[in-house]
Amino acid sequence: MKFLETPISVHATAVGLAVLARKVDHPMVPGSLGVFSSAIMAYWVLWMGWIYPTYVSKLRHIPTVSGFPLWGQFLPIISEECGVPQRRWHRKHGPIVRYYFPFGSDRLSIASDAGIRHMTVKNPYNFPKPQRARSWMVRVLGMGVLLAEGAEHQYQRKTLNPGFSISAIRAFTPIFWEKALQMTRKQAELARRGAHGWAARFEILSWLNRCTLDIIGKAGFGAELGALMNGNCPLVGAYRTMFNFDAVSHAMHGFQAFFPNGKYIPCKTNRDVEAARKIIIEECDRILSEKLEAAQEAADAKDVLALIAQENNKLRAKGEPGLSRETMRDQIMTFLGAGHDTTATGVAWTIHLLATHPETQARLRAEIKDAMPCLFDPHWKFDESDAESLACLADVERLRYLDNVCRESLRYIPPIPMTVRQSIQDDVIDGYHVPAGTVIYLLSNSINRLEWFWGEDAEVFDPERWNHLPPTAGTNAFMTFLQGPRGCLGRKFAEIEMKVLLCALLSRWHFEPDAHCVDKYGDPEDWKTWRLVLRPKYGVHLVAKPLDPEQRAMPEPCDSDHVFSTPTGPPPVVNKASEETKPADSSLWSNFMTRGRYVLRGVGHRALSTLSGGW
Ligand code: HEM
Repeated sequence: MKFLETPISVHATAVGLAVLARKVDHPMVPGSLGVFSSAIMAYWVLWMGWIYPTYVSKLRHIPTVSGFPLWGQFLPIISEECGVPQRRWHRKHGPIVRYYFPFGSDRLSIASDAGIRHMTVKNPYNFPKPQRARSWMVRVLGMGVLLAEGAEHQYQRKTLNPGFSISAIRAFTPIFWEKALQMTRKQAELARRGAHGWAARFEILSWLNRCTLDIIGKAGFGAELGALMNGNCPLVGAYRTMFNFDAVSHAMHGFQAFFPNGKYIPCKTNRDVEAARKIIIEECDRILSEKLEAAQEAADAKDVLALIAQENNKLRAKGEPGLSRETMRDQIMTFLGAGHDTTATGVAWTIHLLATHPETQARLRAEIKDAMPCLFDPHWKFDESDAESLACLADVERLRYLDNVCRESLRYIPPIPMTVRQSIQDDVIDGYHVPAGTVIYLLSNSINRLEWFWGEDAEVFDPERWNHLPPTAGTNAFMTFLQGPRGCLGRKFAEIEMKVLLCALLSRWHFEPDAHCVDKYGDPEDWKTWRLVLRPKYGVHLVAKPLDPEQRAMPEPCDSDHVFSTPTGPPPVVNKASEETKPADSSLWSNFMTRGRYVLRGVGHRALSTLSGGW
């Protein structure tokens, strides 16, 4: 594409060079075809690697990361965690940075208060998602509000807004509790059935994925998805396939990001993705068939499906054809996809941080116990229709320390580490002219840890900071949910859901990192893998110790030997809701790989995951 932007004079020079080369008659000079192609190649390298980025690009006045533009900063981008290289470049070059993708293509990263506000609040519709990003996302998320643009987006957002008001979300809170407590009960049940009554080993992310899927199913569409109760739930498997981390899938998705028709290549990955997509679509269709009629009649209901149904009714009353079945189904797909994995990942990272900061965990548990003692009573049972139950659990939003912990965890490891945009008209950001077509990143995983917003300790996990924020830590310093009309519609929903899940988990278990898994895989924080969501590649493996009444009366069990019997071998894995507790395989613990091999695997893996992100 850049070739076409090249001034005619430069093309003329190249052709002239090539023609001249053909005229040279010397034994040292190879055949004319070779000379011709070498000249074109030399010209191309010169143009892409030097002339265009240095003298022609309209972005050349923006502080630029040094490097050879032909391959640009591709290596750090593909080999490091998403957002980390840009964080480093911002520290060196300031809040607006230009860097190169391969073949001299410019990219911008914005991390200034004014620049972020301009892109997210003042002129958001000039910065839609690029087509390349959309074409991958649409397969998982459907063409719903997340991918709509311009007037269509404004319309959809207006229709859906009532479902995410504070009052609507409060009405969903009993569903959050019901599912969260169902999860902890099921975990405890499986742990009890294991040989080691004292503790269980959890991979917590897979539990949370099931639980949040059930929550969005019931709160969003009044549908029981059964993900917690059925470990072989096809929907869970379908999302797992969609976000598959294996190397072949990543390579394939990476290829398709550049060549969308690659999805038609008849190979296993494509067949698996298509099968998974079919399952997701069928589930959304099932929800529509079973629930739409009831939703159309429930005039006061505020769940997503009811709002879509009401809009449909309104359009029909005006004599218009109404929303197509496909439009409604895609909206369900959007909320199922956007509304479960993000929160599950956020809670999994929080639990990981609490496990590695035991004093924070103890303090948080004490606060929860103080406000909701019922949760710690083994005889207490949650009953959604019982006012006493609800009163006991009414305090989740008033817990200050819980609020601090959630915010800090979401700042420190944002589940969605970045968003990408492409300008459709010329614009000015931070005083720099930005031409139409410029690809711009807003990287929450950079912005959330920059010193000019958060102070010198920006890289430290510290829930206390939320009690004395510097004045610079304003709205645009926290990009986890983005901002403005394209900011997360489900933010309040996610925040309350996250708090409820943490209360339920912390009132049942004391969490510690699973040392055996840390030996095998390393620290989950070293294995953040990005594919829409920034996940721990191997999950978050924990040793979970139950808080029974006697033990609860004692000081927090920071040192396991004080309170629980010392393990003699690896405790059982309680991984899937459907699985019986399995004794752990001791060979699992053999540390058969050297650290060096992990690192190499990490570089290769991140390279593929960056490509497959779609932009
Ligand atoms: C911790 C959990 C969550 C995080 C970190 C998060 C983050 C985000 C971010 C960064 C965006 C903007 C994406 C972009 O434009 O590139 C977004 C959009 C969105 N989110 Fe969330 N989200 C979370 C939970 C949820 C939940 C639970 C729901 C639904 C119940 C939801 C629904 C949506 C929707 C519908 C959009 C599209 C908004 C629009 O474009 O107008 N999110 N979210």
